[in-house]
Amino acid sequence: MIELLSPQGMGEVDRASAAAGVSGATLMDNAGRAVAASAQRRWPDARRVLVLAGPGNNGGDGFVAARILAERGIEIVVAALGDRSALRGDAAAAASAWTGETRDLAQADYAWPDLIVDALFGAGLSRPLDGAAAEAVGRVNASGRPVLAVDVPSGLDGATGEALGGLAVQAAATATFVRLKPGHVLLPGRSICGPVDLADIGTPAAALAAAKPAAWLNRPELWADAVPTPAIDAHKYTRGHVAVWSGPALRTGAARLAAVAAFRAGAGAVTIVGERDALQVHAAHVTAIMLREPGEDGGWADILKERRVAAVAIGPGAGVGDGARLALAQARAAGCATVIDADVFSMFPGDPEGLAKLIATGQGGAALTPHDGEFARLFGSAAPAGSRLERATAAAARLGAVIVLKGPDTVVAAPDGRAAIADNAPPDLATAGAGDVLAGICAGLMAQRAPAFEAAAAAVWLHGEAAKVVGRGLIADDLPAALPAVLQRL
Ligand SMILES: NC(=O)C1=CN([C@@H]2O[C@H](COP(=O)(O)OP(=O)(O)OC[C@H]3O[C@@H](n4cnc5c(N)ncnc54)[C@H](OP(=O)(O)O)[C@@H]3O)[C@@H](O)[C@H]2O)[C@@H](O)CC1
Ligand SMILES: [K+]
Repeated sequence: MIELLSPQGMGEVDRASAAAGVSGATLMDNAGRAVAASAQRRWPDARRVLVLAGPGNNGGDGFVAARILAERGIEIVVAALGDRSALRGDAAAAASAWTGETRDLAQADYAWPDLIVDALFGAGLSRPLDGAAAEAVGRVNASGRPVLAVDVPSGLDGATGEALGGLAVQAAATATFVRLKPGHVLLPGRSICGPVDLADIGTPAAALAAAKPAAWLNRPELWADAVPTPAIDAHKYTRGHVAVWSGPALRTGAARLAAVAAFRAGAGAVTIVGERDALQVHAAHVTAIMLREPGEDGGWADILKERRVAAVAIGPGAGVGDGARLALAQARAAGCATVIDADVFSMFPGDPEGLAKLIATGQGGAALTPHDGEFARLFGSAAPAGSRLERATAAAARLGAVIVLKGPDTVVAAPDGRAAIADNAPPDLATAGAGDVLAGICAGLMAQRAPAFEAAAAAVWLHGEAAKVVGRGLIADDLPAALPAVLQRL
């Protein structure tokens, strides 16, 4: 499992490393060597390297890398921010071990190098860049030279993936140590970093064990054990029955996309429930999917009970009328696992507590799949602040349900604080109906008894991989049919 550590968590690991007998100087030496190795692997022809060194340990890593690269015959100039005598501790020692050319940052010649190593600021960046640092970053970005960032590109907040004050070095690649940070994966951080090289720098296992991950990268290792493969003696209802609530006749597409996706994700049976005129439209398109009209009360309680429905999807094309609200209440009362999407968020504008109360009436797992706009609509003026990771985590705790905050870096967060960030979604997924498919996959997995967090994380990953299978020209209708190829690879 690929853990992500916050910059703060990383600081705790550093302190624990010292306590476990591995000094900061050793870690810095290994970090600088890892930077030099990345530089030479990625830019084997670079003969002239400009190293920008900042006032903290990030700069210290830069001085070590400068020394190692110079020993290997590469021409190096270090351009340092601030007075060398102001350096402290390991960084001061690394700087005094560097005997080559050093200039003031303001004197750096950005036309000279084949490669720039950015060791200005890493995890210790505490405020937006200004003054000489900001000017240097502007000149680096205008230089057209490739940049290898040390730990994180200077200006990027490793916790959030945001450029503090909107200014950060644009790296061609980033060399980081020990663990990825959320900012390497969340956008725009992922784009600002470029590909990331992750190096082991000799951190003792005991020091790592003490640090709580901020999140995980969304990969099959995270959820594969919880997502079932059908048993040899399975029949359609033991595999899990999904029901999807359909909106009116002229808005049936979204529910159908969700239903087909749930089926492809492995549900044994899928039923679409909707008004007769809507079902007539569905009937023209589906074959194995069953169609049922609501009961006399306008809901689906009898169907959920008699047909042993394990999971429902409500929201895609559902409309905001009383029917969808009743369907949600009845699904919770029936103990169904529940995927909540799209129109349901418009039924509780600025009232997440209202939705949380309704969710809490049932025992089944619940996953909500809002994009940023729906998230804002649901939470209104009391929306949680911070990065996408922080907002999703806070929302999950408030709602007592899994939150899937959709985007190119979809975050899945559980009420217990676990979170996964996806980095596999191609841009082709930004297309109408893709969210309905995601809700359906999630319901399909929850119907097979996958817990909500694992089901949602798996759904997000599968959705991204299915989109990659289709590639350019993708429309949402293509996604369910691409799922078998991805599932077979698991
Ligand atoms: N286990 C690991 O991963 C290891 C990590 N290592 C490395 O250590 C790095 C973290 O080092 P770090 O804590 O010294 O912080 P760093 O980023 O160098 O900056 C701190 C300095 O910058 C200053 N400063 C801050 N913001 C500023 C601004 N906007 N404008 C101007 N100044 C600003 C700040 O001043 P202050 O805020 O205190 O006034 C302070 O002087 C990490 O990224 C990695 O490269 C390895 O060496 C070993 C193992
Ligand atoms: K840096």
